[in-house]
Amino acid sequence: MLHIKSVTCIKQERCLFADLNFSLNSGQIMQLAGPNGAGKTSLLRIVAGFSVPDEGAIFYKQQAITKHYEEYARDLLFIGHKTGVNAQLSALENVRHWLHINGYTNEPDLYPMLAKLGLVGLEDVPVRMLSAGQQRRVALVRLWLSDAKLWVLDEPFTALDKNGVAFLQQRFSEHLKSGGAILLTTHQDLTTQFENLQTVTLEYRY
Ligand SMILES: Nc1ncnc2c1ncn2[C@@H]1O[C@H](COP(=O)(O)OP(=O)(O)OP(=O)(O)O)[C@@H](O)[C@H]1O
Repeated sequence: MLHIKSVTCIKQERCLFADLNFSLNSGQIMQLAGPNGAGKTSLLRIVAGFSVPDEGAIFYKQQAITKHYEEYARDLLFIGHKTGVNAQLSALENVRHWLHINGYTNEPDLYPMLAKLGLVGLEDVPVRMLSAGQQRRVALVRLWLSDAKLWVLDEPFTALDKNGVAFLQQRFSEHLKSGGAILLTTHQDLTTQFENLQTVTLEYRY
């Protein structure tokens, strides 16, 4: 599904990683590990096509993502370290906006969905008035709405409580079972035993 081929990234004259190669197939989850500053977010941004590697390329379904980016973007769901949630809008407004800009015309029943994520009674409150974990939950609603095959997630567990972490990993399992793939960074170990878990560790390079 996804191939990272000979990818090199240099930031502020420091080579974060060089000639990196790995693949991610349907049904697989890959955890990017490594210390602060090793280059995990930089790699995720390259994989998502938001920045260009100094060398090498990303291939999706055997094609360079730069050549077929629109097609790739339809299959990709990226949730960054910064959640991409508009703090002035409510959870409901955020979700509706996201559905709209992604071309989803049928709006599912959003109240039960937000309830599943522990946001009962908070649907109409501006997100800035929610706790950090609740704000993260609003960002993660996209994982229940999107039909993207490839999820690229930067620290998705940040600020979540234990139940939130378990619930999210349950969603990961469903996604993998339905043929999706996940590339994520996390500083904490996954608590669910995923059959198809791989790890790539980036060392801090000086
Ligand atoms: N836009 C940028 N311009 C210049 N340097 C950057 C930029 N973004 C990141 N860097 C540098 O690249 C290095 C790697 O950063 P990156 O965010 O990829 O690390 P990380 O492994 O995700 O770290 P963390 O675990 O702290 O999130 C850092 O030294 C950082 O200063």
